[in-house]
Amino acid sequence: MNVIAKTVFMLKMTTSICKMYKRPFTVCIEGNIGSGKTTFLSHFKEFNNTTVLQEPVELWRNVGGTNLLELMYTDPKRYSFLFQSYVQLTMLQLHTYKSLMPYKIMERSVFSSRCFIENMKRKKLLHDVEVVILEDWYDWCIENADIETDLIVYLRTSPDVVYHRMKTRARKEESLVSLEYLKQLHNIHDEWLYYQTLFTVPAPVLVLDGNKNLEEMVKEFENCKDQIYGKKETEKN
Ligand SMILES: Nc1ncnc2c1ncn2[C@@H]1O[C@H](COP(=O)(O)OP(=O)(O)O)[C@@H](O)[C@H]1O
Ligand SMILES: Nc1nc2c(ncn2[C@H]2C[C@H](O)[C@@H](COP(=O)(O)O)O2)c(=O)[nH]1
Repeated sequence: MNVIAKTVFMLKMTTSICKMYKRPFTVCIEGNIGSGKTTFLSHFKEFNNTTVLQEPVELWRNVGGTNLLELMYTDPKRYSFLFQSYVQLTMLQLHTYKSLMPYKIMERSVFSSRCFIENMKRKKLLHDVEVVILEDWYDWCIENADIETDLIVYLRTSPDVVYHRMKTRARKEESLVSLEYLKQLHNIHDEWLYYQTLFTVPAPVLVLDGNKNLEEMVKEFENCKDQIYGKKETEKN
């Protein structure tokens, strides 16, 4: 078989494989810092038909040896744009991760990084041109990238509760994070997902009370699980 024939054959094979690939039912777990997303996400790991993609915080803490998360918090005016650019890339990589599982659960999304951009705008941490670039990136992703989402689970947790949890977790980079900052992020998440008055809401939103204790959140997960999987699909590892 000559080169051209081989190429045509390979293209046909690739096309038919792509046609067979059915995008997983995709869920994004959203909420403020410390709202309980990672903890909630961990419940999904027991299912062998689900890809669970945690927020790539460790990537942000080590970008070729640089802790970009720490730089962003210590000098937000200088590093917010740089950090946000990398967040956008790493979240896009998770959205476009090709999983053959029927379900994909993501922690946060390209959509929620827009909440942080909004806060940076309001706090004047970005030059006008930086806002244009970040919003152009966001708009391009919405229009062109394969980031379809089928459900958003919003862990709606009070600022004072997330502040206490964040302090208890004691991530070193977050030692400078104030209650005021968390209140600002809470309000923007509410505008986006609760009141839906801010920007694109890409899927139906399931609002859960993230203030509940760990035991009560297990019950919340059980209810949420049945809405995502239906009763039959919850095979455990
Ligand atoms: N429902 C809850 N009740 C009490 N503590 C919680 C609850 N959910 C999470 N935590 C704790 O709060 C901290 C932040 O939780 P985490 O799941 O990491 O939140 P996020 O991923 O939204 O930042 C962790 O120390 C975690 O153990
Ligand atoms: N400036 C931004 N910070 C972000 C963004 N996404 C996450 N983060 C920060 C918030 C936390 O300090 C840490 C991890 O988030 P958790 O909610 O899991 O604690 O990363 C963003 O888009 N911009």
